[in-house]
Amino acid sequence: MLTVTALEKRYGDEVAVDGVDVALAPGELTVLIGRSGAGKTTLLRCLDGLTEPDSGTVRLGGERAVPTDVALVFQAGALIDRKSALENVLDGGLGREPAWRELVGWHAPSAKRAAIERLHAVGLDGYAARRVGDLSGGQRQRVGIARALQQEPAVLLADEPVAALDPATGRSVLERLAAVVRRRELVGVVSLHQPRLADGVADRYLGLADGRLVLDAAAADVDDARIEAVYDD
Ligand SMILES: Nc1ncnc2c1ncn2[C@@H]1O[C@H](COP(=O)(O)OP(=O)(O)OP(=O)(O)O)[C@@H](O)[C@H]1O
Repeated sequence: MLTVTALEKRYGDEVAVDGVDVALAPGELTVLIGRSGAGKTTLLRCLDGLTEPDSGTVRLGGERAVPTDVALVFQAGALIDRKSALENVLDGGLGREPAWRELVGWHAPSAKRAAIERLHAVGLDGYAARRVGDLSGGQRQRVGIARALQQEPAVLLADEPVAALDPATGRSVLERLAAVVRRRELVGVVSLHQPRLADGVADRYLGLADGRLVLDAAAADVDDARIEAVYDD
C-alpha cells in the first residue's frame, strides 16, 4: 500500500498540492485527472521523490518510500533515439546496478534477459535491436514503460503518457500499462488529460482542483458528471 498523508507542496504563495490524503493498493491502476495547473505533475513528483514536499509523508508498506521503489515512466521524447530499445530499457535498471557498469556500459546477462522479458510484457517482442528513433510514438511510449519496469519498482507512475498519441494508440498503451500493473501487483498512477480514454482500464479515479483532492472513487462509481465536476471545481 502506498500511503500519502497530509501532503503539501507550495511554490511561493502558490499551493500546488494542498493536504492530499490517499492510500493506493497494489495491483490497481489509478487515473489522476484535473485541469491544467491543478497539481497533477507536482503530486506525481512528490510521490517519486523528485520534489520534496513542504509537509506530509509518502510511505510504502508503512516505510518511507526510497527512490528505487518508485519508477516514473519516461516520456517517449526522453528516450535516447540512437540507442536500441533494449539499451534504453537496460538504462532503466542502472540505479539497481553498480555504478562501474554504467561507466563501462556492461550489463549482467540476467539484466539483459529481464529487459527482453519487459519488452515482451509491453508487446514489443522482436524490437529489442531496433533504434528507438525508428519506432512509432506508441512503440516508443511502450519502451518507456519497459524502461521503468527494469527498475523493479513497487510503484509505477506516468505523467500524461499518452498525450502525444492518437486515441487508439493511447488506449492500447494504457491497456499495456494496466496489464503490467495487475500482473506485477504494482501501485500504478497515471495522469491523463482525456479521462475517458481510461474507461474499463482504470480501477480508480483521483481528481485534483487547485491542489486539493476533490474526487477519490472506484472507477465503477465514476460517471461523466463526476468527472466534469472536477474540471468545474
Ligand atoms: N517548479 C515550479 N515553480 C513554481 N511553480 C510551479 C512549479 N511547478 C509547478 N508550479 C505551479 O504549481 C501549480 C501546479 O502545477 P502542476 O504542473 O503540478 O499542474 P498539472 O496539473 O500537472 O498541470 P498540467 O496539466 O498543465 O501539466 C501550477 O500553478 C504551477 O504553475
